[in-house]
Amino acid sequence: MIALDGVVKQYQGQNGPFSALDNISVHIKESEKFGIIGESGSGKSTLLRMINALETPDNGTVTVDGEDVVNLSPKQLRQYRKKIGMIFQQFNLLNNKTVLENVTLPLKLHKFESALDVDEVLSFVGLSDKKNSYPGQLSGGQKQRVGIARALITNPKILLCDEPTSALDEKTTDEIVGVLRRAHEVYGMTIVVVTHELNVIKHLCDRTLVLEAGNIIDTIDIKPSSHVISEASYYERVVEVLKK
Ligand SMILES: Nc1ncnc2c1ncn2[C@@H]1O[C@H](COP(=O)(O)OP(=O)(O)OP(=O)(O)O)[C@@H](O)[C@H]1O
Repeated sequence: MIALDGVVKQYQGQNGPFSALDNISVHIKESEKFGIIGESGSGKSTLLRMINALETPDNGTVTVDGEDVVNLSPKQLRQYRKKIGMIFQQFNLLNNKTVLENVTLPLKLHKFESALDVDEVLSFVGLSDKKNSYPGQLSGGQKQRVGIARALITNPKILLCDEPTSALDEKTTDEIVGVLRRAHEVYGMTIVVVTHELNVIKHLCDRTLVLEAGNIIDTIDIKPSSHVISEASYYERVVEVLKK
């Protein structure tokens, strides 16, 4: 579904140009749940931006769903991005719009052939009773559910997640991982997750790349048995971490 081959991206640093991605090749299968982990500055976001064609490589190819995405015209680019849903660390909701308006915004901006029904999507993320609320009235976890609903409503082939749980506490993180897993079960899209949270990768992904200074240092298959999420309460976690 997603193939990067020999991708190089250089930026101008303080001491001259450096490679944010240094000859990266990675192939992500259709319907795979794929992680990208690495320390700050290792190139995770740059790699994600290659997939939605927000960055162009200095060298190498990026092919998504059989399409070379490096040399698209503006019109082809708009068409291409309709295959992709995105969720963000800071949710990127419009605060002066209701939940319902935020979720349906993509449909107002573009025509989607296989868009889902808004009530179905809101029910899926567990926010049917919040559709007339504003983001300011929601918790972080609820805001991310809105972000997920807004991505799902277009029925994307690929869901790109950029630090989706980094603004959330542990329990809410587990809930959001659960929503993403169910979304994958029901809609079957390919999911790519950038995160520095190892537990998110462990509980969500089939495979992960480990980046260091623009290089792939490992690709790890995650055991399916790791996908079980702890049911411990907040207090039980406190005890586990602080008292044992
Ligand atoms: N537009 C840009 N211009 C110059 N340098 C950039 C640009 N974008 C990213 N970089 C640099 O490229 C390197 C990789 O950045 P990137 O954002 O991909 O890392 P990351 O792994 O996502 O980091 P983080 O976890 O902190 O978000 C960093 O050294 C960053 O400073």
